[in-house]
Amino acid sequence: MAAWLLSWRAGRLQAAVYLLIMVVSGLLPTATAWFTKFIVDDLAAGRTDVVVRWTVALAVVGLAAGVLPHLSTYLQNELARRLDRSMQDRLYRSINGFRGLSRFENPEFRNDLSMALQASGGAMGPVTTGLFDTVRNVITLVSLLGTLTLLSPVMAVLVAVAAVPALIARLVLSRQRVNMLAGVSASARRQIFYSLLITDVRGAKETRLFGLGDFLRERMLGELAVRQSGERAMDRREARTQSLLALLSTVVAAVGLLWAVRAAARGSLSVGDVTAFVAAVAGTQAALAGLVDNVAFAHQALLVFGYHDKVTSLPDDLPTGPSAAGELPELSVGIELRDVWFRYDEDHPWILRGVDLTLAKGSSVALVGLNGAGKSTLIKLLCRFYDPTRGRILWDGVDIRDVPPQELRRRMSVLFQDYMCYDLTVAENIGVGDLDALPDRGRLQEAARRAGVDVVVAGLPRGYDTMLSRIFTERTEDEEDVSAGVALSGGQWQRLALARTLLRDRRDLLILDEPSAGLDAEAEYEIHRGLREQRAGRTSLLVSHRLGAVREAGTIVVLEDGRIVERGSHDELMARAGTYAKLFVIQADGYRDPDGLRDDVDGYRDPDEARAVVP
Ligand SMILES: Nc1ncnc2c1ncn2[C@@H]1O[C@H](COP(=O)(O)OP(=O)(O)OP(=O)(O)O)[C@@H](O)[C@H]1O
Repeated sequence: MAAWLLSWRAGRLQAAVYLLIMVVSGLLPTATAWFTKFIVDDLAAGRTDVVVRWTVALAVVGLAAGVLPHLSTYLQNELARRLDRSMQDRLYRSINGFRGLSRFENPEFRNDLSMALQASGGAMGPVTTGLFDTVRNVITLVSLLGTLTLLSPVMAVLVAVAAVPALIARLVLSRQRVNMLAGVSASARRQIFYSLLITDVRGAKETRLFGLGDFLRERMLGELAVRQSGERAMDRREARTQSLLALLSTVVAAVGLLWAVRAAARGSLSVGDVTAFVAAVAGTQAALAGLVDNVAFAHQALLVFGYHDKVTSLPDDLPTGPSAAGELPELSVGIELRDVWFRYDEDHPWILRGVDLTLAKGSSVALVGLNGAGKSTLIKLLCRFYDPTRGRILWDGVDIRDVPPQELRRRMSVLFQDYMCYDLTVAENIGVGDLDALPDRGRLQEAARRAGVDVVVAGLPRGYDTMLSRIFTERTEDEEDVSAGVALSGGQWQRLALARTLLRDRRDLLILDEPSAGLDAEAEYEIHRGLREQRAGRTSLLVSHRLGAVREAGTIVVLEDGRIVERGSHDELMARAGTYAKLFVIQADGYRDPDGLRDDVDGYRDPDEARAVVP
């Protein structure tokens, strides 16, 4: 019903005209059978003057039979297009409405999603316009069955009953087909994954360097084979069943023909009656077969639509508490993680184990730790992409579970370690950080300047309008000049991502996860100096493996195996000679400068001061 309502709303006029055409088309075969009978009977009786009338009528029916299918095909396609648009809109709105990340990492959900994506407007045809087809088939069927009943009630019952096994078999087959499609959807997804690795420019480097082409192609073909073997088994089963059903209807038609010929020989049927009978049996069987087809295809489409419905009606993945505040007030005291425990799944290990951390308003906190310590995870919890498994995160004392996630995120600006590189223009790459600022070139330029990427942009062929993609063409005002865009270097992309983050100024919390990992030494120094200014007076959390960059933070927190093992200022932690001091010394050794040439540069002082306190 939901599918039909959706289709009706997508194109009311088209649907009404289509329905009318179907009704008229449904009457055509019966009209043909009767007009033919009248012509034959009148001819046999020598009433040639009346024959002309029936002939004209038959010609009109023929014309309608010729034109209406084209008109109905157009309307069918138009309805499918409109429905497709509204279904895609519904599906993508729902996906955008998932506010957390865990659903996107759930393979079961991904399988459902890939099935839901198959429920397009076109695929829904059997349910929507197919329903009208069914109306036409029913009309044809009723009128033909009426004709047949007049001539032979037994035959009418026989033809109708013979359709029942066909209907049951087709319904069973359509369910099996959808189950098969759902069963192979994981393979289909993997096939797309391997195919993208081969075709996408991002995978092309390693594919070529490591000679992965054949390896990936074989894996892709392996997944294709899994999918195809499911389809093949299904096709065979359908072919077997359909052949048996065809045999059944042939037997029924042959029995009927035999009866009609014998009745005509006995004189109980006229020649015209036999013609009408043969047309009625063939027509009834065709209409019944069409009806069974329609019902089976509609059933199959409805089963697929079930996935669309399932995905679009999923409950909120991050329910907000009953005391939900509509708006989150500006941060006035601070953010507190209170005994926060977290694991990505019940059967996954604990990633955070009782973290207590306060980010006081206006403070700058740096988070350091080895790979996998849980730093990025902690950031994801602060953004409420996941809820803590145990413990609470409080924003001025309010549990962030009681705040709509979009409100919380509106109050922060975050640079992720795995930031996005969009195949969009420079302006758009920065502007997506705050869509309100997208039309404001001045704000984009200011953000670019603060991220130190303004000089790079100035050197690009079309400045802020340069397309940062080599896979899409760039269109200029004069449509003739179509050229591929520009590719940036890793560090340039990183600065652009930083500009995107800095565009969200005036936010309460600034989080930077490895903001300088891809930068050259000079850029890193400049960026950190700039960021220190940005962070001044703002609540900020900085994650970095470059310990020279975090030493200015008010508090440095060391995370190890999901626990905070040290916290304090740089000097305090160096004096403590623990994990931080050890890491600092190891790193500082790499910067060791025997000539003392860089003593004046922040963060790069001779490491001996550190070494002195580390055992
Ligand atoms: N989406 C996820 N699902 C399951 N496990 C995850 C997920 N993301 C991270 N992990 C696991 O959580 C642990 C901590 O990862 P996290 O990214 O938080 O570490 P990190 O301290 O930021 O590391 P790095 O310094 O390498 O960036 C890792 O063991 C990782 O395997």
